[in-house]
Amino acid sequence: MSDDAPWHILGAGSLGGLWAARLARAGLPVRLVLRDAGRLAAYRAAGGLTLVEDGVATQLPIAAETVAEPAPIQRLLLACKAYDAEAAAVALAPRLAAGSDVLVLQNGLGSQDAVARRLPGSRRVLVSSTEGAFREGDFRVVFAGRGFTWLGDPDDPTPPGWLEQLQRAGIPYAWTPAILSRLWRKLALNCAINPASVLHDCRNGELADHPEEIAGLCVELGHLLEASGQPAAAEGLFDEVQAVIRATAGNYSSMHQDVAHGRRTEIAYLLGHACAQARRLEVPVPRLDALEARLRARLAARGLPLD
Ligand SMILES: NC(=O)C1=CN([C@@H]2O[C@H](COP(=O)(O)OP(=O)(O)OC[C@H]3O[C@@H](n4cnc5c(N)ncnc54)[C@H](OP(=O)(O)O)[C@@H]3O)[C@@H](O)[C@H]2O)C=CC1
Ligand SMILES: CC(C)(CO)C(=O)C(=O)O
Repeated sequence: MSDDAPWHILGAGSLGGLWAARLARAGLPVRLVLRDAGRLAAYRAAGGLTLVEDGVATQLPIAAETVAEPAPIQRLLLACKAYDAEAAAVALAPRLAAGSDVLVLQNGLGSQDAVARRLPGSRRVLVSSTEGAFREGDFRVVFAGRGFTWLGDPDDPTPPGWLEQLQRAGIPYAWTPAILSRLWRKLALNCAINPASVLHDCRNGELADHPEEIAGLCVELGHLLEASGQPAAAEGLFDEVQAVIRATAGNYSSMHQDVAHGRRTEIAYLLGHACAQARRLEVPVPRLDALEARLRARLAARGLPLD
């Protein structure tokens, strides 16, 4: 595949928009892939994608098309929510060229394998990011938190030639053979913090008032990570959870924000995935199971999906 191929980015939302804006700003060819003609018309009416960075808004007239466009895709960044990823892959499958690269930028685990099953002719690059962004309006993205992005391919450690384009675009990144460990570690952090923040209806910092609960979850998550062949992801988990709770004390977790705004959560790819994996491996995780049951009850009470 040519390294000069355009970046097709599905998901002109928070992270997709952040990537698109920085790549386009660096002079790289980018095409946003939108759901349908309605979304394309809305994008054109908005005059392009706006990135707000350090309080400064920049509008970028990035090219856009719909999923239904016939042109083949050589490199795709799939930047939708985990629960939308498989359907998006199915919709784009006819357009993906043999040997194309598909970067899957989803939190949690489970959606990446579902995408790979749908796109057997493409190379799947797993992405884990600690960058933060949110949508202030339609096609208007605020860069809210500097972070770092890890990329890797568990089936092939060879770094792709286009990686240096991320450097040109100012996206802090590293190519790592341990991408699965990164994804599992982040999943564990999310499992230890996010559901508890929803159930206590609190900011992350207030979880410091529940040390035994959080420590108990970390013990079970550690056992699960070890049984899953990810011992490095288990090391010092409770210490890092406490550090994240301190560092993000004033923030509401992403799951808390989703529930507060009546939005679907990624539960099935976070705590749901952890509990399902524990059942598969027959690892007892009574605290995680109880947490999942309480979280599901809370979501059901709010009329939110459980998957
Ligand atoms: N936001 C953040 O700070 C972080 C997010 N993540 C993870 O990154 C992933 C993406 O999250 P985020 O960027 O916040 O999500 P957003 O909801 O902001 O954006 C998702 C985008 O995907 C689009 N989309 C979904 N399905 C399709 C489809 N079939 N065709 C075209 N477009 C589609 C949506 O389109 P439409 O606009 O039409 O609804 C939307 O623009 C999640 O897994 C999240 O957990 C990880 C770290 C930080
Ligand atoms: C910072 C952290 C780990 C918890 O708030 C997070 O990633 C999230 O909110 O989803």
